[in-house]
Amino acid sequence: MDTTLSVLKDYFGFMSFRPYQQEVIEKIIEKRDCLVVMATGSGKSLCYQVPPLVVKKTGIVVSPLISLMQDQVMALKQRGIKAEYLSSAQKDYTIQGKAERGQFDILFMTPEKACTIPTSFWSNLLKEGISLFAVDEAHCISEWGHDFRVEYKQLDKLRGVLLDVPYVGLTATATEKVRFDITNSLKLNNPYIAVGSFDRPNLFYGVKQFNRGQYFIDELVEEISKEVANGCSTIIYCTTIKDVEQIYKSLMEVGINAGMYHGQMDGRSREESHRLFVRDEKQVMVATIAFGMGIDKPNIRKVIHYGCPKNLESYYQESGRCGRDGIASACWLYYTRSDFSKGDYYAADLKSDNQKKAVMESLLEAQHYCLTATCRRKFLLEHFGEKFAAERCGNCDNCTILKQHRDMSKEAFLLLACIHSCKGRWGLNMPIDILRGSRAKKIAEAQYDKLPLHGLGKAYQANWWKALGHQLISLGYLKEFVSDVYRNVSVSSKGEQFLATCRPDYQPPLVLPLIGELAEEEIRSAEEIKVLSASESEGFSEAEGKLYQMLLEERLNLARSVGTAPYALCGDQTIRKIALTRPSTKARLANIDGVNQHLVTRYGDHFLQAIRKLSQELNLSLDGEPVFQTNEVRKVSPVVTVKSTKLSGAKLEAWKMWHEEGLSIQRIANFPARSAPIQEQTVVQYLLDAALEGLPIDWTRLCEAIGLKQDYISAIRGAIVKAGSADKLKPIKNELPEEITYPHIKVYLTMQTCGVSLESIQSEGHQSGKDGETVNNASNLSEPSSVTPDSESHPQANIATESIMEINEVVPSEPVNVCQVQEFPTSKRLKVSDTEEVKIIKLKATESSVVEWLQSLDEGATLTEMLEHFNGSNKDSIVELLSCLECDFSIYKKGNVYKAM
Ligand SMILES: Nc1ncnc2c1ncn2[C@@H]1O[C@H](COP(=O)(O)OP(=O)(O)OP(=O)(O)O)[C@@H](O)[C@H]1O
Repeated sequence: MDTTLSVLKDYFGFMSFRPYQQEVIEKIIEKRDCLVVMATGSGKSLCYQVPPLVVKKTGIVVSPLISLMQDQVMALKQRGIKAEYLSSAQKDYTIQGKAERGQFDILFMTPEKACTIPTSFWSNLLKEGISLFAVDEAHCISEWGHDFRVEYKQLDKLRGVLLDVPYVGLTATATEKVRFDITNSLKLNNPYIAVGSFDRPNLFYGVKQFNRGQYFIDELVEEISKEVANGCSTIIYCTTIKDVEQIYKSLMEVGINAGMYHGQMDGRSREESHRLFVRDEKQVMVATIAFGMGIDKPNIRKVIHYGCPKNLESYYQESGRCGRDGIASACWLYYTRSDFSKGDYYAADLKSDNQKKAVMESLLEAQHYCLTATCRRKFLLEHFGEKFAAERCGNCDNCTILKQHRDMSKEAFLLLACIHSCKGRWGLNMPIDILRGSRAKKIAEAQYDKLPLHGLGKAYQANWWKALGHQLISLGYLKEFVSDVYRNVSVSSKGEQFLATCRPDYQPPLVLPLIGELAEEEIRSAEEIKVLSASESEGFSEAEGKLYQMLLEERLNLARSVGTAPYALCGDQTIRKIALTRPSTKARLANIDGVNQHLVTRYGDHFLQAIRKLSQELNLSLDGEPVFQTNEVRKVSPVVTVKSTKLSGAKLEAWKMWHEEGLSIQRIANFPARSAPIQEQTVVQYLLDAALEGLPIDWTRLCEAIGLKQDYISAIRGAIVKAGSADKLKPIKNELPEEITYPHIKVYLTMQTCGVSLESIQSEGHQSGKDGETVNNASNLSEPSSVTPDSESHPQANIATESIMEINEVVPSEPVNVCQVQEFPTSKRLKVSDTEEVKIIKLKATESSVVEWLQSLDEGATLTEMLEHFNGSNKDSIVELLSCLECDFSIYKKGNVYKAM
């Protein structure tokens, strides 16, 4: 097995890398400089944690905060990694000497320390070897970043000392300017640049308007109580210390064990508060944004912003602290309208008008985020310059909460016309005052009281009109912009077009969702957003849910007794998998994603005992089969009720994401809650299997998604004729050009099998008529009857087999049908049966013969294949041997296939 992968499993317990991790690790090992720009919680740390363990030389990591370094060192030690830190807070004076002698795998340093430590330290350590010099939170180097640290600027000095050591800059700040600054300031030499997506699909985004006061705080406290009862960690970010204190007090009054963190607390109390929160001793943290960068706790389930943040950059960073372990989590932003007028206050200390304008514009963007009626994820990602193809993400309040709608054409006409009359010289207040019939001095002076629109909008409150104005801004009918330091609104070209179609007695319909003050009442459907509690989201039975809670408690107690944070032992996700599978042996425990070797050796017996005892109490059997589940919160608005289907969990899940939630194939494949992304082809296969099970599929959309064009269809038809049958895919594929892929052929053939009504596709109205366009004229799909395969000889048998093989690679729970696999004419698993001649010799299974044999098989082997191959040993001895080898991490089991590490 690849060394990087075995380090990943041995030390971190994970089976596969997340996107970009492996590439970056490989480049670092090749000594290439790297720049890693990936979202908060996407797994950047692993990029610098793995190489030192592979090349067995110290990795230096510069990190801006002592608390952050301490947490990282604590977690790494729990993985059996020799980690330490050097800073003014380090009280063990022997560390520097040990570090110099290369005794640590990973050594953290503050930038100050890195720049001031004597050069002899570096030259001594260089003799032992340095695998990398990583600068974490590298945006601190840039004055454009939101956390500029002047000491970071001096790190380039070390370049002349650390010759031949790869430099790695890591940040979650996306802007070009910051990236450019990092590359320049660290003098990165032809760096390998990895820029990941900033989408965090497991995070739900929601916004609520509130009115400041005890009444709302009581509501908030009630909500937090529910979270606490579910064992969830929450951060509440406030804009003022006064709010922090008020909310903290209210939480404490109802007996919630909360922590508090703000700039006026002394350093010690802040540290203690941080420590207790990270160690799950306090479940809620009420804080100002001073509680910042160093929060490395993976299992925060909710981040609430009590007040609109200054800008979306900070909001993304702060809200991004939740759900770092990939489990469904929620980010709620509560705003009051007065938050939006704080621009002057934020800009008060700034000298130049440009800086003031920048602050106002940033706040305006945050305001637009609060008031948008469209998908919040799309809004956020597009703010960071990332394209989000879908219109709806299915995981924010605007995509999930059903809102009342009403035709607002008349009111929109009045407001747009009034703003038009004001010629974009004012903000929203002036036209609203005109509509409401104000006779204020400035209105009279400008003779706005003479306008025919004056007083026509008296029926609604000013705030109602503001809410409408903001909707029209978010829908592009109005433009809001900062002129000098004032916000003005004007009618956009889309608004002009609307106005052009209106007459005083007629306006074309403009149906808008009733949000904020527009809403008389919001209907929340019974199936609206649910940030599922841990047990719900994993599809636990009641008893399994209880077991999960008990195991969390068990982990907390164990962490307390060894003086570490529970997450440092293993993540919540791993505890979930344990609760679902209830392993009875160390080998099975080791096989769970997220369980590392250190955990098995040090605490394996403890965990197994607890699992056995608690499962018995709850009447749960041991060694259950895990069911693939995703944890992402999503819209629950079933279009089709799937009562009974033979589809496996993974396939049904994929179909639901596609059919009910409108997610793209790529998004389904890379769903973060998976232990590893699956191939897009596999997703297509799942959808085809769903279609064959009778579930509805939008064929036009599927053809578009995979690029199945009309000319491809003709080519496939021709190829089938040439191949003489549609029984096997390979001969068909051989007749086709490269760009026509197996999924194209499979989709075409499945449509045939399903007897898809060609007219139904046509009537969906996607017809484009352009040559070579994606297929949309279903009549082109008609197949000469001679080549339509009957159900028995149809290549679906092969398709299904192929999909089984793919599932086997990615979904451990999917049973592998060995017979089918062996029938399939590919080289993959056939290696197993290719070796059949060995059967004449009686082969004995020994530790080395099993490992060697498995090493020679890319696709591993099942127990049956093992018994067949090692025909000189009996089943019991082979099973026992496999269990020992699993325990030693020499081999591992995925689904029912054994593979060499
Ligand atoms: N390959 C993997 N498989 C499963 N979990 C992983 C993998 N890589 C990282 N993780 C987990 O993801 C979580 C976040 O990782 P990490 O702390 O490295 O994020 P980050 O990108 O450094 O975030 P930040 O910018 O906030 O520091 C951690 O709990 C980590 O254990």
